[in-house]
Amino acid sequence: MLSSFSKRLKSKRFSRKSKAMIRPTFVGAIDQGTTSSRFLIFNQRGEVVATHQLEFAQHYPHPGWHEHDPEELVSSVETCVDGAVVEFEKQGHNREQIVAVGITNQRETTVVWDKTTGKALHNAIVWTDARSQELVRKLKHRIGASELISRCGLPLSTYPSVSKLLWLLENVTEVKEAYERGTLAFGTVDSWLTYKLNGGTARNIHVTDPSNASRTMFMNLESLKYDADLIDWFRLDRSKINLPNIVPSSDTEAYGSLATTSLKGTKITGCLGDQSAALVGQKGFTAGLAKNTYGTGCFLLYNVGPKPVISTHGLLTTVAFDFGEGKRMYALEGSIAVAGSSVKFLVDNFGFIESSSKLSALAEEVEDNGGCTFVTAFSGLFAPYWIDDARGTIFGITAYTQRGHIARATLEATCFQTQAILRAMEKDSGKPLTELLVDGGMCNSDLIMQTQSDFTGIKVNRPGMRETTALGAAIAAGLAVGVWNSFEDLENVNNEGRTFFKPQISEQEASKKFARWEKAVQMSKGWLNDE
Ligand SMILES: Nc1ncnc2c1ncn2[C@@H]1O[C@H](COP(=O)(O)OP(=O)(O)O)[C@@H](O)[C@H]1O
Ligand SMILES: O=P(O)(O)OC[C@H](O)CO
Repeated sequence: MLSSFSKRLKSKRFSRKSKAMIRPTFVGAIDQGTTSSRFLIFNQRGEVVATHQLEFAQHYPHPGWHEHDPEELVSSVETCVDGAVVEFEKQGHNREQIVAVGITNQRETTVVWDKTTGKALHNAIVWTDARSQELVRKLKHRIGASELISRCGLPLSTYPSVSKLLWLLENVTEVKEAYERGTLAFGTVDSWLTYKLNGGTARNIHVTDPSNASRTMFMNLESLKYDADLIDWFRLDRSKINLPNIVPSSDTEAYGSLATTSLKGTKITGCLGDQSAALVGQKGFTAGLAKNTYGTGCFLLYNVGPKPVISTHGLLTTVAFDFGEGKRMYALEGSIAVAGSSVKFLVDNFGFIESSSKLSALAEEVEDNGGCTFVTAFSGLFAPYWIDDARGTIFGITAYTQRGHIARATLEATCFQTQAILRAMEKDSGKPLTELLVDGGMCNSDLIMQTQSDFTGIKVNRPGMRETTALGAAIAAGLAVGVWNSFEDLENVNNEGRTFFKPQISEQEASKKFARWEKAVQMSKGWLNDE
């Protein structure tokens, strides 16, 4: 089957000549993240012309649990679309100039609904949620557990969607009943949003793209189709569960169109998990390029080319993007569960600072971490360690410790874990990385980016326009409808205002610091062993 991108390349309708005669076109991007939803409108140069953002409620019903209200995810997106369109039209544009919309989303977060009513059957279980720890511990003893990664790219842990779905099936009567009736629909946030924004049961559009499907443990990495052996291994009955159809990340038909917002009728033509979208937004189209996104969590994606590479050093393998024949790439991924959320924790739980943007100033009140190391394992430690039973631990506190030392230890935690991931990536790929492209909320801090460059010994490259995740979704959508015809068309997009951070400490000093971090990681293990 030809992807819509390839089909469109053959279509005269989208030729450069006809485009030159019409008004400028724009592409919208829905960015549904862990802490906020956004809608951004981009012009063909990849510049943001209008935007609207809304935070929504985080629910933590028990320690280690984390939920979102699925209806609030949808309504926050709708509000953002409407808000940005108002701003866009105030500038003299017309909403019809927005020719397509892309969706990007927090990955793994699991939504279940009844396909006959279109109603969610439980709160969304967020990717950070660790409630399935016991269930996962048992699964790890099942024969074949260690081989799953070679098929789907992910190791067993509380992180992928499957562990959340299995927990729901074991613990929530409504979910179990819908499963027995055959009406249970499962989806990651992209599927849920697409379904609802298309009007729910009215059109019943139930789809996902490979970058999102590769976070479930149900998809075969080579075929990009559901793998019957994987589904059997989890003892799920495929005839009782409605899984979203896996379609290319850029497609003119499969994702339908917006039915519930002021952009009624505008086609959804792109879909990417947020970390894949950031790689695309950074134009990481070729093997050897890597980006690190410092959002709620932090995720390093290294483009390994058109064939998946399975890690033997604690990394994940994921579909980077699937834009059709010859335009499918895979990535090695290092996932850090806690990054910006540790900064938010200092703001919300301890009142150390009034907002995240003040973290650097507090950290700069002191010269160093004063001997403190903070292992921010709020829901266990992800890559490259995968320690489910660790919890957040601060080592080295003395009567000398000030708030500034804790602030420094907090920001260093993400930089150290990134360093550990880069070491693992070097071992898996055999090639040292020479430059790291960065984005996400935490990269606004110069101190954090300098620390990152110091620890890893490589250049950190920060773009001026940092909404790269949304830009990636817009690119996926725009490629489908001819706003851009090829990757070459994107050559001049998002090049301006770059800042480079170069290492300022010696390799020896960096290694000494890293050894202390590794010691702290080992000491944080097993905290929950006796529960
Ligand atoms: N200047 C800053 N210094 C440190 N952390 C920051 C700064 N600005 C934002 N953050 C952190 O970045 C995170 C938000 O980043 P964002 O990329 O919007 O995340 P997400 O997409 O996961 O919602 C928040 O957790 C916040 O604490
Ligand atoms: O919300 P973010 O940007 O931290 O991203 C969440 C990830 O997609 C989870 O895998």
